[in-house]
Amino acid sequence: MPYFQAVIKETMRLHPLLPFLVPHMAKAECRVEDFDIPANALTLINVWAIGRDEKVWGSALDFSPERFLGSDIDVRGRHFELLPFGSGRRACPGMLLGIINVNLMLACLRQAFVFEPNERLDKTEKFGIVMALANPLLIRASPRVPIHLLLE
Ligand code: HEM
Repeated sequence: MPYFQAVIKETMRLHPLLPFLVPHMAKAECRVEDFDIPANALTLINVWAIGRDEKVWGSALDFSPERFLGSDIDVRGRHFELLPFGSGRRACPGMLLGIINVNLMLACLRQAFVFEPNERLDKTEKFGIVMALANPLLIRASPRVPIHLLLE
C-alpha cells in the first residue's frame, strides 16, 4: 500500500506529534553545521519547521503524498528531513508500536467508513509539547458497507 504509507508520512511531515521533539541537553560543547552548542545547553529540534522547509521539500505547505512515492525517505530517524519519532539513542522507543497502530487504525477506519468534512476543514494547530488541533475536527463518517456487517 505505497500510497497509504505516503499519506501517513506526509501527515507526519506537516503535523508532527511532538513539534520540538523532547528537550535534549548537550553533554559537551559541539558544533552542528553552523551552530556552536555549548555544554549543558538545552536544545530543541524544530521538526515542525524542518517539515515545512521550502529548500528541502518544495511546495512544502501542500499536502502531497505523491512526493514520497518512489522515495526511500522513511520516518525511522535515518533521514533528518523527516523526524516524527526523533533520531539516535533518544529516539522514540515506541516507534514500531506507534507505526503499527497508526497504520492499523487508519486502515480499519478507511475500510469501514467514507469520511467527509462537515464544513470547511479547520486544520489550525495548537502548539504545545504535543501538537493538537485548536478546534475539534468536524467530519461525517458514513459506513461503506451495511452497518450490521461492521458490528458482526
Ligand atoms: C505515532 C506514535 C508516536 C509518535 C509520533 C511518537 C513520537 C515521539 C517523539 C518525537 C519522541 C522524542 C524523541 C526525541 O526527542 O528525539 C518520543 C519519545 C518517547 N516515546 Fe514516543 N511516539 C509515539 C508512540 C509511542 C509509544 C506507542 C510509546 C510507548 C509504548 C512511546 C514512548 C516514548 C518514550 C518512552 C519516549 C522517551 C524516550 C527517551 O527520552 O529516551 N512513544 N516519542
